[in-house]
Amino acid sequence: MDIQGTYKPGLEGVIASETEVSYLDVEAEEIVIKGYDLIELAEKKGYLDVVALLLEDQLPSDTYKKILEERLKNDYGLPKAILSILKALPKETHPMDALRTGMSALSGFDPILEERTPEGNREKAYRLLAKIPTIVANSYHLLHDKTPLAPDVSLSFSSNFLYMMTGKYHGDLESEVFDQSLVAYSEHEMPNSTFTARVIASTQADIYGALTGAVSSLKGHLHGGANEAVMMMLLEAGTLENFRKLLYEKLQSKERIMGFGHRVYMRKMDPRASLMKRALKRLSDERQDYRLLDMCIAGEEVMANEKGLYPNLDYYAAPVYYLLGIPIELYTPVFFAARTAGLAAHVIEQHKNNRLFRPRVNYTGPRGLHP
Ligand SMILES: CC(=O)SCCNC(=O)CCNC(=O)[C@H](O)C(C)(C)COP(=O)(O)OP(=O)(O)OC[C@H]1O[C@@H](n2cnc3c(N)ncnc32)[C@H](O)[C@@H]1OP(=O)(O)O
Ligand SMILES: O=C([O-])CC(=O)C(=O)O
Repeated sequence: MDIQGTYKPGLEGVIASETEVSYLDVEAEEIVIKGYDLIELAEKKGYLDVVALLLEDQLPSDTYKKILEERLKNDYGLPKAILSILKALPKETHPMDALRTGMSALSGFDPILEERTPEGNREKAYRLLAKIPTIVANSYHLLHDKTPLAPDVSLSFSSNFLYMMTGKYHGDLESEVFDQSLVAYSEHEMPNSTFTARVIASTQADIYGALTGAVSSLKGHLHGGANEAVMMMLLEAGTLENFRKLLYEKLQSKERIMGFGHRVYMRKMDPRASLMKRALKRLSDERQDYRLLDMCIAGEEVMANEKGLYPNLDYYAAPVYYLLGIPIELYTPVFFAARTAGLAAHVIEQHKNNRLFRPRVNYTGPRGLHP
């Protein structure tokens, strides 16, 4: 085989898997999740509906959704040892690294760690879905010398997550918008983190290992880390005029602007960014404060005119999370918490129909040397 001819830097356009989980149909502007459009799901259904769809292949009835929520609530708690590990981390640790450490350590507590059947993986996925928000919120509190917060089981799954991160109770609009953001982040075909998880799972490694690798991948600024970087940029600018100026300066010095561009959407707007833009408008209307929205729209115009680049989800999720009062360092961990459902669906699928990932290389080094 002429393997030289098949090399695509960054595997651009390469089909890495067959999957029934999701597909980005850029032409039709549709993010297909098990047959449904993600944006329609976000507008008409909630995060737990999408979790059930991803893990059990169908949208749940209201009764089943309640059962599922109770199941997650029963699993919110963390072993004491996990809290001690999080507490022992240096205060400079980023919450994404704390999440990676906490999740990895959690594997030792799972009674069916080595089960790779779809049922076993699903059970572990539900445990992870329940515990990851607790790790995310409480690693932040512990890293800031604050007491961990106990989950409030009277709240819905996503309202409790928001409460645990912020220590505050939120109104209906805030809870709804946060839940919608979790749907937006829940699954997205074959990004770097999902590819990482599937590659790890293909060695028959367990779901904790696969997802721990995915956390590491998601932290990078070219991927999930961009939402945090977007907010830092907006805060650094502070005003609409300064933001425009900052963007021109960055473009002048050939810097990448976080929150813009996408390997698959390329020069089109990410449909999830439009969803979060609408959510930002609703939050701005409620507060009668349009500063962030106006800055973002101005930034969008600069980038369209100067580079022909459009926002991805991270660009509009960042200001939404800011208005919800979520600490900036938690934006990427929240992305991961939401993506746990999609990642788990991919690991289940990989284990069910496995072939080890083992590609080849174009060797460009020397030959024939002798020591
Ligand atoms: C939810 C998510 O994880 S979405 C991704 C979040 N990440 C970001 O927002 C980070 C900023 N964006 C980027 O760095 C890129 O758009 C990526 C990494 C997401 C995708 O990039 P790729 O498909 O690898 O495209 P590539 O890096 O080849 O860029 C193509 C061209 O567009 C330019 N470009 C792409 N994105 C940007 C950007 N955000 N700012 C400035 N220029 C950009 C590149 O410089 C390059 O220009 P050139 O051809 O003149 O050299
Ligand atoms: O699809 C990608 O490459 C990145 C992304 O938008 C996501 O993971 O949500």
